[in-house]
Amino acid sequence: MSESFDLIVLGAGSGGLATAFRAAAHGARVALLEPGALGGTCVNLGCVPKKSLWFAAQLAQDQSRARAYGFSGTSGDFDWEHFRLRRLAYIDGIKQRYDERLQEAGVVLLREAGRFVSRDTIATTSGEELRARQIVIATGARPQKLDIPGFELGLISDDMFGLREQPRHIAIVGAGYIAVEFASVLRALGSEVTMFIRDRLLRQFDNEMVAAMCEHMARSGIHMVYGAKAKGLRRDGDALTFEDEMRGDWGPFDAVLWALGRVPHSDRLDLDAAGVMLDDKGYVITDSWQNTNVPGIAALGDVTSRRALTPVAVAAGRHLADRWFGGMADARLDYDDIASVVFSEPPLAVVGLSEADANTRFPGQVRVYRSRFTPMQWSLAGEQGRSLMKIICVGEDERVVGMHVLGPGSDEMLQGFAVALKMGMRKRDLDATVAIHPSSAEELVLMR
Ligand SMILES: Cc1cc2nc3c(=O)[nH]c(=O)nc-3n(C[C@H](O)[C@H](O)[C@H](O)COP(=O)(O)OP(=O)(O)OC[C@H]3O[C@@H](n4cnc5c(N)ncnc54)[C@H](O)[C@@H]3O)c2cc1C
Ligand SMILES: NC(=O)c1ccc[n+]([C@@H]2O[C@H](COP(=O)([O-])OP(=O)(O)OC[C@H]3O[C@@H](n4cnc5c(N)ncnc54)[C@H](O)[C@@H]3O)[C@@H](O)[C@H]2O)c1
Repeated sequence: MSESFDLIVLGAGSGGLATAFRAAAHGARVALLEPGALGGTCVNLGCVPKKSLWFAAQLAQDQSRARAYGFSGTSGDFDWEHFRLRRLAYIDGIKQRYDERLQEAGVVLLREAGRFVSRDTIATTSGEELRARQIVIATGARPQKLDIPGFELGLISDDMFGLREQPRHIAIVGAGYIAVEFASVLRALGSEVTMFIRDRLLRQFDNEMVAAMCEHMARSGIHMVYGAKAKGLRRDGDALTFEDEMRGDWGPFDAVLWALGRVPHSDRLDLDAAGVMLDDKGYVITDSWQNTNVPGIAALGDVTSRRALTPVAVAAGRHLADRWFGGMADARLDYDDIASVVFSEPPLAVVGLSEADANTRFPGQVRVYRSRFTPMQWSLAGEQGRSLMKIICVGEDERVVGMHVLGPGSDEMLQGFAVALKMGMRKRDLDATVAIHPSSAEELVLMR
């Protein structure tokens, strides 16, 4: 006999946990299946360990800035392994709290993978069967691999967090969020970094912002090779050679990171047994309410083709649980104008449209404001780098449809502006706001 629940959630990552907690708070009896670590990618192999390294990179930069300010003494070397253990202890604490909270909420946690037997029945790895009228697929994604010789000699992003030593000279293949973040952080911590970029950096981002980001990366000493096409990877002793189809061999490197995007975890779920449809890349097809084509089965987070960000998975899960179990018939996530930050050095924060996208959507109606300046804390240290801020407005009344900030503090700066943008802010609202001085953020209300 199979055990019955109101809701079965596959995956205890950002999206699955949020769905399970919210549904349980509404009184649903929930089973949550997770074969790996609680918290999924974000907590274990994504945002949290990545941001930890970014904080370390900030400290490394602050140490050299401190000398320019007049602090005496030499800065200490970075103990990579010490910090890995400290990070793990922090992450263990998060997972322990999740475990406790799930128990308190009465969610039944099964530390196993699930697969569909029919549209309302899930089988666990150990052969147990669970039934529910409603099922959520929140199984996330994994790093993309290439079928080329020697691929396995390189690392994927998951491996980066388990390294016992900091790479001395790393090649990073790819040019998305993950490639740029690791390149920046490792460079700030002292590694030599060479990036192999197929076409352009951060292709979803505003061209001008990306060009400014490239300037910072080049100035920091990151070597960028454009037009690269990976042919293979070769090991000679400790040295790795990256074989580029276009320009031959590059190296030696002591590590190579493949950062080529991610593929959805939809292939081991026996979705055919339930009739759930996938798109040609393997993402579960959903409508804007997270519904799949099968009534009672929803999907959210990285296993769908929406923005692959933790707060997106979390918000989608909460709205879905509110609708299914909280009586909120209209609850659903609005996918427009979602802010995000590339945790590079300096960070790049974005909400809304790029200039190019705005021109496509609103031809002839776009007005762009921009500000380029050297932030005070850099200037004081004699550094030349400049921040770039852009505000994209449309129409006679200059509705703000995009805000872009590259510079120190941008990671914390844009959240509040994202609220205002979503509320329909006009440029005149920024003009009517008195600046906080002296700050970098004040530029956003002072642009003419
Ligand atoms: C290096 C890196 C850095 C990132 N940094 C950021 C950042 O700074 N900010 C941000 O917003 N986003 C960031 N992301 C993206 C973010 O981590 C993801 O968008 C988010 O984790 C997606 O959540 P999810 O619940 O969809 O999937 P996941 O968190 O991946 O969780 C899916 C879970 O499902 C489990 N699972 C798989 N198959 C089954 C099965 N058959 N049965 C049961 N369970 C199963 C998996 O073990 C996993 O735990 C980063 C990602 C990476 C890789
Ligand atoms: N700070 C954040 O919020 C953050 C950080 C990391 C990841 N993420 C999320 O995770 C997602 C995945 O990140 P990602 O960096 O893996 O993917 P991505 O889609 O951002 O970038 C993938 C990169 O790989 C390149 N690429 C793909 N195939 C290639 C090939 N054969 N040869 C050379 N280059 C190739 C692409 O050109 C692109 O530059 C992101 O889209 C983002 O949503 C967010």
